[in-house]
Amino acid sequence: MIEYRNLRIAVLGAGSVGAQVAALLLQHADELAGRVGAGLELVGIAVRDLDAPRTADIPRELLTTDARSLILGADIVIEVMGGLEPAREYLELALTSGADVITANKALLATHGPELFAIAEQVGAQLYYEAAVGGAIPIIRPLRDSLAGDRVHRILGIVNGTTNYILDRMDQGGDSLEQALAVATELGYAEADPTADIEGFDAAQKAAILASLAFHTAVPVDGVHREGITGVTREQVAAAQRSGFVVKLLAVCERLVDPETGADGVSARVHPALIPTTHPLAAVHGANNAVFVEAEAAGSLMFYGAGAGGVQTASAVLGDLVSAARRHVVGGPGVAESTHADLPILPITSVTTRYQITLSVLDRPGVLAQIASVFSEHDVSVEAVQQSVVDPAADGQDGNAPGATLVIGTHRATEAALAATVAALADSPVVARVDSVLRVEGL
Ligand SMILES: NC(=O)C1=CN([C@@H]2O[C@H](COP(=O)(O)OP(=O)(O)OC[C@H]3O[C@@H](n4cnc5c(N)ncnc54)[C@H](O)[C@@H]3O)[C@@H](O)[C@H]2O)C=CC1
Ligand SMILES: N[C@@H](CC=O)C(=O)O
Ligand code: NA
Repeated sequence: MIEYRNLRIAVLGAGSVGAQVAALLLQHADELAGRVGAGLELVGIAVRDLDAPRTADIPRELLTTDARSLILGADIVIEVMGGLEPAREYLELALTSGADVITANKALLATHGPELFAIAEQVGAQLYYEAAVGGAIPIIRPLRDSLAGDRVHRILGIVNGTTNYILDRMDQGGDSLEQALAVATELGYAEADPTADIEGFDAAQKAAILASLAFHTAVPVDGVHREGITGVTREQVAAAQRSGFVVKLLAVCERLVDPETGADGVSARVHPALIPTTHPLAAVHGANNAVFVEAEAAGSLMFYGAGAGGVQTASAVLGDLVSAARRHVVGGPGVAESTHADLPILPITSVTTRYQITLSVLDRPGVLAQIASVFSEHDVSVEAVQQSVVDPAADGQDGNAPGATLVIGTHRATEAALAATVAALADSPVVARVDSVLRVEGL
């Protein structure tokens, strides 16, 4: 039996996610009230334009352009408008006026998270953000709660639906990057500015959030090494396929030993990477996301599902709403963020991984030996070499024309050693071109 008063819920933003949150909240109000032990009353939805088209049916009388008044009258504020300002200001206003806050805004958390968490802790409020990473996939709560008794060593994540959709289309020999991006935008996966997706900013924000939770350390977004997918070519994707790999935009968060000090540190990076087709992450298609977690006691875990999309993301927002509302009913302060470990954030040069390097070389005797010596001079150990003659007509006729392609796989090496090797290869008289350098993960 419900005895607690109705809780007043305000939604900020009625775009892809917000319109679905409002519609589901209205549609399932009774069921959600049963789970919470109190009614959840949607008191208003802040929008910029009262007449803009919506992706779901929401009563016009709930729309308002006065976000501040709406916030001041709410018990729980759901922010799904995106951007840094006024989202930050609104959430600060909500927290300081005694409301709990739910947000899907990873850009905001990765930039202003520490100050917002500090305010939440000070006032005893909750700040929930399950939708901010992996959309519908439960990953924030598993890292924060379920794995809080374990020691996470590494996270490999496909955390951006738009780029996974694009790379998947390229892998299947389909659309160009531009065509696939247009479809991802139409389907509501892409950010308002899709540069955030294709240049890896969105994935870097999510990597910062995941690394902070996994390693109990505040990892700022500018501590995340970032490379997007605009340099990935159809040729690279096709070549990866031929050698048993797929290209994915990966977020890699690791606990490492600092080579300088020997002390523990953490690293977070986002870049295109080769993954063997046998790895579970290789089977993540379309706009789906997956987060592969390696923990000391639990071993390997994979969290998989819809990483983007309005209605799917609304599921995570409503899950947070039920949790926040339950605490209102039972009372007590919110759970604070744990950053007690405070590990140093290591630069990309401290990372070790494997690489696949593709070179166009002269096809004449002694070339392979010269290239091998460049690797050994820089302490990078070669694991495998594949050679193909690209222009048999050039063979033996013009010793200076690029006549062969070499695909070289390395054992683990540091980024610093790899960068020096690639620079030396580019300068070598027997190398016509460095065609591609990709990191290999998941082996
Ligand atoms: N679309 C998706 O698949 C996912 C989105 N997110 C995050 O959810 C948030 C919302 O994303 P979408 O719904 O896709 O964006 P959207 O661009 O479709 O919707 C945002 C809405 O908020 C409104 N808005 C912006 N500033 C406002 C203001 N000052 N006052 C009132 N309304 C304002 C906009 O007019 C727009 O209608 C973003 O932070 C995004 O990163 C998170 C996971 C998945
Ligand atoms: N633009 C994002 C939306 C979800 O966070 C993506 O494509 O993953
Ligand atoms: Na999630």
